[in-house]
Amino acid sequence: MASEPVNVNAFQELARQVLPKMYYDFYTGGAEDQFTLKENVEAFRRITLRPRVLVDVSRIDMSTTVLGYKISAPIMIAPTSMHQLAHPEGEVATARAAAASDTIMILSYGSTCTVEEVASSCNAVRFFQLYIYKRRDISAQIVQRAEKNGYKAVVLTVDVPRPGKREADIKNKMVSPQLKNFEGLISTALDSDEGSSFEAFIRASFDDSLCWEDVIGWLKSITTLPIIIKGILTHEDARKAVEVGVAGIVVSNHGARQLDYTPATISVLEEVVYAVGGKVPVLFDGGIRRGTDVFKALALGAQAVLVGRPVIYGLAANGEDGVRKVIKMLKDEFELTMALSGCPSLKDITRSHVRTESDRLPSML
Ligand SMILES: Cc1cc2nc3c(=O)[nH]c(=O)nc-3n(C[C@H](O)[C@H](O)[C@H](O)COP(=O)(O)O)c2cc1C
Ligand SMILES: CCCCCCC(=O)C(=O)O
Repeated sequence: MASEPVNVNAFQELARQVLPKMYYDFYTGGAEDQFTLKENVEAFRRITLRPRVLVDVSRIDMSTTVLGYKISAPIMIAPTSMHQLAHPEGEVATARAAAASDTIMILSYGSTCTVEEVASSCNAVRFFQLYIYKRRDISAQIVQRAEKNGYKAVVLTVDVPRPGKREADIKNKMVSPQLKNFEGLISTALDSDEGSSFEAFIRASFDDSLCWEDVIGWLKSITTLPIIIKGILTHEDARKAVEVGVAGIVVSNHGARQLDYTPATISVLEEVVYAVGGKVPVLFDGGIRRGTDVFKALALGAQAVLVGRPVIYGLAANGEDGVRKVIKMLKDEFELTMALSGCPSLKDITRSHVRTESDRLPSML
């Protein structure tokens, strides 16, 4: 019998053992040379910690709020598509794990369970992630279904005007299943003789003409939910996002699945935080695999982090229980990091608790 996983990376191997290669590659892969995929993880290793000692850490409080919703730790579930390809219970199992872990789940626009099924499965606080089809009426309809079913925010992902070139999916001829949310509205199960039919579907259906002037205004005209924008990597775009009135920003390169050779997200977090200047919360994702990674992201200004692939690996390995374990491991490691760094609460985690590459540069000159 395989030994019990002792860290979240171990779940990746468990997922590899149970998943068909096409699906495992889909979940794991990044775009093109996968430079950014490696960097998202590696860049965390180049940041070191500056702990303080002789601080009372007998009680650690990891709790925080996101848009006013209290969560037990600053670790949320990122939107990732098609959970039923990993486990038959799909997003329902993930949502139940989020509820049990007292955290927020962001349901993907590309979910395999419907908005309603997930909403009625448990009492997790849920946000709804949105892409916008050329057929805007379909996207508007699903936002309204999410609002009606108690989702608390819309997370608009802005880094997919076109699908990135994911070479494993092309080789495997990744299939695009019919998504139940869109049954009778749009066929998501495109037949493509060549390459990834999933990529072909996105290319055919997503609106690649969206722009700042148009999209947020349109979204505000169809929903009263707060809007979080996901996929910001520069201070220029962070300022624009604040100007157009978003309620939050997610620093993200889409788990390195879109534009290869973008920097690791952790290396641009501070730039965005500085530009936003505290006007709205900044969330972060990309490469979170350890509690120390969560700590580093918070020290560099994130309000909370989102976790993508490790949640899918936990789901594939053991359904709801696997996802619970992944979140618990990250929480336990984060709690330990806070204790060993002399930070009993999140407000005690400061910029001076980490040393980045750019901090080291001046001393090298
Ligand atoms: C298999 C997979 C599917 C994804 N699907 C979506 C999606 O539907 N919508 C979205 O905004 N981001 C999606 N993402 C990106 C994640 O929300 C997140 O940005 C990324 O996974 C974070 O990096 P990590 O996997 O290293 O934690 C997906 C990522 C993966 C790996
Ligand atoms: C309507 C299907 C969209 C799924 C998009 C999935 C995604 O973002 C990914 O990175 O894969």
